[in-house]
Amino acid sequence: MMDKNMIKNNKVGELLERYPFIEEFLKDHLVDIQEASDLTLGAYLNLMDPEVLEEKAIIPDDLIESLISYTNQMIDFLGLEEESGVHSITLLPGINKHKVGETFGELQINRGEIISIVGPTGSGKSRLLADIEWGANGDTPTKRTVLVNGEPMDIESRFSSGRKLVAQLSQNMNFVMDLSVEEFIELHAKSRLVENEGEVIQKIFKKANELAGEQFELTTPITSLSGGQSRALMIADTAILSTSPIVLIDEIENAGIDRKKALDLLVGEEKIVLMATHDPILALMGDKRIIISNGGIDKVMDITEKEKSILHKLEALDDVIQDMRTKLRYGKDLEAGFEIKKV
Ligand SMILES: Nc1ncnc2c1ncn2[C@@H]1O[C@H](COP(=O)(O)OP(=O)(O)OP(=O)(O)O)[C@@H](O)[C@H]1O
Repeated sequence: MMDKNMIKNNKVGELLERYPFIEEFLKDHLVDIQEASDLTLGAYLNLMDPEVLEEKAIIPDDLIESLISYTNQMIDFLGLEEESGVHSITLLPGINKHKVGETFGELQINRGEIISIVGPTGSGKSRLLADIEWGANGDTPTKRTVLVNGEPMDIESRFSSGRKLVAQLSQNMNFVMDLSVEEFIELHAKSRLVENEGEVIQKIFKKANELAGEQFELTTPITSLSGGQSRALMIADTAILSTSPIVLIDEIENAGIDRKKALDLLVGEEKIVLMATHDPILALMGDKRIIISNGGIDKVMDITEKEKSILHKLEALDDVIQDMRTKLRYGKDLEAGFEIKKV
């Protein structure tokens, strides 16, 4: 949301970058955007000749007030980034499948952090993601509570579909729509009312292809994308177009995409990322990991420096497997064996 501090601390150019729709408002109120762009709005209005201000009936404080109220109405109307104020989520303990209380105290996760969730099959990893998506308030089977910025999620955030706090990337990416990749991204960009639609489409398309093993075109029908390609498209789309600050990922290991680039892309956009995984490489790419057993959070572990150093070795091993996979796919034999890069 916009407020007086934001107007005081940002140049007009920066405000315009963040809220492109205020351009018309400023022009209508006789602000010369070129001239004002390197100044704060207050400074620009101060520099204006008082006679001109009077002649044009501009009262600086009133203008700033109406800009704030106009911007906030537009943010509401467009369903934009009211969640941008989310800087953390906090998990409070509940109970496991045997109704024994969890003992992790509380866990705060901040923007730009990646948390992996590990545990045996059926242990409750997806349940934890669902608790977060639902904004659990002691009312799910685990009885956990999820706080946003230290407060329980309000009813509106929990139940309104337009203002999603959480983007969910699930294992199941079956598309039923008969659209090309370009039409699909365009549809999403239109629904978010982005200004620079063409640029956004190109950016998502480019990023998705960087993540996907096999290239696809803007004209490719989304129904004929491979599992990995559709995953890559959804990740790029979520990172770039979704205003949801929290991204939940249920298993990306088998999708055949560049996992490191995918996580870098999401974290670069300052998301809170939680992912359920069985893959040690992904788990070590995070900042912390949550260990689930019998439906409860058993432990929360920091990723140690020593583990991070193992990550490089695991990546070297993974390169070998990926290379073998590519050879297999393209009908080559594997007789040459392999060498593991020294790290
Ligand atoms: N604390 C709990 N209390 C009661 N039921 C629970 C609890 N935690 C998980 N469950 C239930 O246990 C079942 C298995 O959990 P879940 O699907 O989350 O496992 P998972 O770790 O994601 O498994 P997989 O690795 O196979 O995807 C689900 O029906 C879930 O609702």
